[in-house]
Amino acid sequence: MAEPLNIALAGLGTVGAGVVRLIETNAELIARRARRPIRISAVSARDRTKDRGVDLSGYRWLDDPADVAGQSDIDVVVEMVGGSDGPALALARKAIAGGKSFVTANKAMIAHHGLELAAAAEAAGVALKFEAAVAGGIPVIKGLSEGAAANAIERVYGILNGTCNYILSTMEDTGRDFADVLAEAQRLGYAEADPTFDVEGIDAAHKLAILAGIAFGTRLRFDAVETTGISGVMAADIAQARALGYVIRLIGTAEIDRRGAAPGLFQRVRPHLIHCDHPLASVDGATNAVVAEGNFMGRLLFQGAGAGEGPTASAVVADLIDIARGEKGAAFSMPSHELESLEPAQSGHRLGRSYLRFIVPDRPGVLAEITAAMRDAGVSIESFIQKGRGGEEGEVIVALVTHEGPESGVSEALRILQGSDSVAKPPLVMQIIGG
Ligand SMILES: NC(=O)C1=CN([C@@H]2O[C@H](COP(=O)(O)OP(=O)(O)OC[C@H]3O[C@@H](n4cnc5c(N)ncnc54)[C@H](O)[C@@H]3O)[C@@H](O)[C@H]2O)C=CC1
Ligand SMILES: N[C@@H](CC=O)C(=O)O
Ligand code: NA
Repeated sequence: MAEPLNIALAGLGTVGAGVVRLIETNAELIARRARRPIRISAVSARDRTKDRGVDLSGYRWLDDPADVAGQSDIDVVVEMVGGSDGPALALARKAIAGGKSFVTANKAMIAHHGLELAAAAEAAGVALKFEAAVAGGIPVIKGLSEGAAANAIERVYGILNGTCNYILSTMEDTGRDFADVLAEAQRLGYAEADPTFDVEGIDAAHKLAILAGIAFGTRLRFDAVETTGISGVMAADIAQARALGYVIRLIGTAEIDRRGAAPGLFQRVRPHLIHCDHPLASVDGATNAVVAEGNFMGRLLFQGAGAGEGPTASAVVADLIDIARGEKGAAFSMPSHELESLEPAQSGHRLGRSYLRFIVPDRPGVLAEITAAMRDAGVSIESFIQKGRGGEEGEVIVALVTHEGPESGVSEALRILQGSDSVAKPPLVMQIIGG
């Protein structure tokens, strides 16, 4: 058998410990498929003494992750520390500049610095791979950049954050409290070190920006992802959605918008109402699902575990197997300087139905003011679906569904209502898929 591929691991948390466990458990199978063994030579994390359920005594220990890049016998550095900048970025730059291939699960870093790192990897002639960074264990990067490579893809969307999906589907199934379910997602290893990244939609936005770059061959624009998380979703919204035949899911959508003079890049992460008959409605727990539409392949649906130790480690090791086989590939499917630069597209002309939920003072005239704002903005109301107590003392929850129309109408109605004392808190707006 050929010489081993020597790797060094930085970060031994959920993902890092999973990679050690997977490489040890499936060593023989991996060596056969990679046509050479994959050997862990060095490891680094913050705490050497922590029990991770794996025996690290046979591996060289480095206190500082930056030292991982300086080891002359290492072929590939695997970064599982996290964070868009800081030690992860320093390690990436140093490893690539030093001629080492680089594998990471870090979507925050790739969303912010992926183009720089891809250009550096191309210049150094090394591989930069990050399958684990988007939709965890689902081979969606490989699927789009290889399996779907012959297609023009102009739309990708789906469920990209396991923690949010776990929270929403568990609240829906059990009626449990948001904070309690989030704590459980953290215990299960799904959440980011700072779970604000999950619940505010930032993690899904990182993944969407990467996915769009790969699917469309465009330069990453994380800064242009319109992002709303699930912290504003109340148990009453979940119950109301269910009564209407929908579930709530955090959806990321990226599209090439060709309605303007020049094509634009539309990217948005937002909670949506998904009709129960739609395939995304049955995606529960930490499962992710990505839909890609290509001009020859039609619609592809990728579905599987989006977070957690085993699935994420599986994606990391798949990248290592590619490198062991000598398959470098381009990080974003094509050389980074050839990626097209698109300006962000506006959402106003997008057509659809929306769900709007307001928390309003319990007094006469409030509903009339809301419906007047809708009328003045040209928004047609399909149904007022709720008027019940459920907010704080003296407040009621009012929700409505619009007929299909341009999103600019809904934005205009909300602008009219802004600052009105008829609306006690910022309203929740969700687009409706299916039904
Ligand atoms: N947990 C999951 O399901 C998934 C995580 N990811 C990504 O994988 C990466 C790692 O995530 P987890 O394993 O969940 O995180 P974690 O918090 O469980 O582990 C992080 C590891 O990095 C080490 N570390 C953190 N800061 C350090 C520093 N300044 N110096 C030295 N070591 C440091 C910690 O000691 C720990 O060993 C992140 O980029 C995350 O976004 C990607 C897909 C799924
Ligand atoms: N925190 C992330 C982990 C995987 O990317 C998530 O919940 O999806
Ligand atoms: Na993946």
